[in-house]
Amino acid sequence: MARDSFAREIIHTCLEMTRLGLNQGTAGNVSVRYQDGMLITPTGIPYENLTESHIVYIDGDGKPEAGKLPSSEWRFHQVAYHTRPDANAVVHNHAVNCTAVSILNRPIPAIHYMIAAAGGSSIPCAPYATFGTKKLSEYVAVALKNRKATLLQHHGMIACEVNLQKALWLAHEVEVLAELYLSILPIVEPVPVLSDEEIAIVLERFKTYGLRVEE
Ligand SMILES: C[C@H](O)[C@@H](O)[C@@H](O)C(=O)COP(=O)(O)O
Ligand SMILES: [Zn+2]
Repeated sequence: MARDSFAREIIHTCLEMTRLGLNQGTAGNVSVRYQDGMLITPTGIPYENLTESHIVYIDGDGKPEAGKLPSSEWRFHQVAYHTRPDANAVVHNHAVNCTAVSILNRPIPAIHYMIAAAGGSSIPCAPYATFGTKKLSEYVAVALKNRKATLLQHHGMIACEVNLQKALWLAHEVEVLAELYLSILPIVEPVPVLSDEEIAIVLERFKTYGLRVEE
């Protein structure tokens, strides 16, 4: 796809994050894999003010194009693409329920089979490090090794997928799971969870879900 089409798609994804209630203000950022690097949102610009010319190209060595300031979180986007060759898009936000669970410093357990959408039986919580730091990106690399999404302790969440539409969908799905988890916690703890065997069955089914007529 051409750069300007990707830039438009990035801005659309940012605005959708706000519309879906996943983000507010200048929190969050979005990128797509592009050439040997990525295209990413700029730092500190409210989504409603974004234009295509704000979107920044960062090359494979982490060098942004001249005259533009990329998201302060470009390092964890870069790490996500290195860690997950299957990922072509990365979405980060401060969705309220994800962030609340991250403050508890817990993974989201297998309370619902849709947990498998993130690639396994739980969604991890990467340890806290200051935003924009190499340390934070190192924690993200570990968390995303076997998952497409992670919480960030005292911060928010990250989702990565094959394209922007799916990354946004996954981010929304994780927020719904976080909301469910928080609604159950005051009633019963530990919360009832699905077994690893049941999640393995769902993971297998997801490989073909929506691709053919089910028998
Ligand atoms: C302080 C920032 O808001 C930080 O939380 C960062 O993670 C974020 O979400 C937005 O930063 P950018 O505007 O630099 O992408
Ligand atoms: Zn953030």
